[in-house]
Amino acid sequence: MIEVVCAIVEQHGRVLLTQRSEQMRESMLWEFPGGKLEAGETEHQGLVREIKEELGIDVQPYHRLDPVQHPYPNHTIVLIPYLSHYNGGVISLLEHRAYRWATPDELADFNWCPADVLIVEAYLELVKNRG
Ligand SMILES: Nc1nc2c([nH]c(=O)n2[C@H]2C[C@H](O)[C@@H](COP(=O)(O)OP(=O)(O)OP(=O)(O)O)O2)c(=O)[nH]1
Repeated sequence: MIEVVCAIVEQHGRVLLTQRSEQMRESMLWEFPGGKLEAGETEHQGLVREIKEELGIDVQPYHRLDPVQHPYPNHTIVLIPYLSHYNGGVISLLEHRAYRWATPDELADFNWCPADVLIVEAYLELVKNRG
């Protein structure tokens, strides 16, 4: 099972989404930025490292949401989402095709990686309950 961590980064009521590039698996689909955990690293360390590597920004994970398991044709992943603070840096698209800061209302309009659908739902529920 491949463990993938992803960050739900919020700023001014919007959330950061990234679109996978033509070269990546699950190409052109939208996701929360992140990537695979490496051996010996904690979820926090892996998430901070991945976001720095692919977007050049600093994030601080602060709240773990329920992981979602998803079987892709050649590999099964468990996707582990963290609400995360944006700690600075300017976004550079070092691996992705595009990024957006989307409002919760807009999230349903994106063509998501299938593993993210339940995570988007859980996030929307959380936003609703915040009032
Ligand atoms: N980062 C990320 N990956 C996701 C999400 N949803 C989802 O199904 N995935 C899948 C896509 C890939 O199959 C896998 C993550 O692989 P990746 O290619 O982004 O990770 P990585 O940068 O560590 O990969 P690699 O190039 O070193 O192989 O998880 C998501 O929200 N964020």
